[in-house]
Amino acid sequence: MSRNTAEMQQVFDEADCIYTEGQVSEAMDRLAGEITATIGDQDPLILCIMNGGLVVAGQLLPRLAFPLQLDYAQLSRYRGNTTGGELEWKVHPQTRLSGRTVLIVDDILDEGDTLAALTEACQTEGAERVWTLALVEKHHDRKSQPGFEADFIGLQTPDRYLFGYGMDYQGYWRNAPGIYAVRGL
Ligand SMILES: O=P(O)(O)OC[C@H]1O[C@H](OP(=O)(O)OP(=O)(O)O)[C@H](O)[C@@H]1O
Ligand SMILES: Nc1nc2[nH]cnc2c(=O)[nH]1
Repeated sequence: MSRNTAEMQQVFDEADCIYTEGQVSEAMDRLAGEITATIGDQDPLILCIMNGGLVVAGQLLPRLAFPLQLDYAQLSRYRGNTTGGELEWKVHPQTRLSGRTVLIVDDILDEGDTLAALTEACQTEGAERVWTLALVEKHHDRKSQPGFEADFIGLQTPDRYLFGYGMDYQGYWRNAPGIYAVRGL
């Protein structure tokens, strides 16, 4: 067993489970219903934010039984650290956004910089309406734009460093089948 494997297994074993797979699945079902009712007839473009939004988008899309298109953007602020820094654009969406209803899908709304920046970027590109979804919202008073909220939120979490369902700890455990908080963080 490599050193990383052993260390990361220990991180998982010692973590606190905040939401189980079943609880996340219920939240996904609820989100899918809300999205369908809100934009199901609007030919939306789903914009998955890589890397964190991958698992959420992957589990959400099969729950949406209406015509939609998918694209992705990649931007990163944490780069494997547990505190955010400068927002770095890595990949811009390739689809023309002009006149589109866009739904941005991400794993977490923490301080809110990432979703807010992407919303603004989509508006600048001419999107008619930009909706935002985060599987989890972290509860604290450090929001970068206090008025900014996601339109669709799956679950609220305490102010801990989280992994699972797309969220990583040092690049690992995006695959964890639940939402976990790292011990001591
Ligand atoms: O609300 P904020 O404080 O801006 O943080 C939320 C963002 O942080 C994570 O991305 P990260 O920069 O870690 O990149 P990743 O998606 O590749 O993990 C997460 O996927 C969100 O996009
Ligand atoms: N993995 C992970 N990414 C984040 N980005 C912002 N907050 C978090 C968090 O708690 N966990």
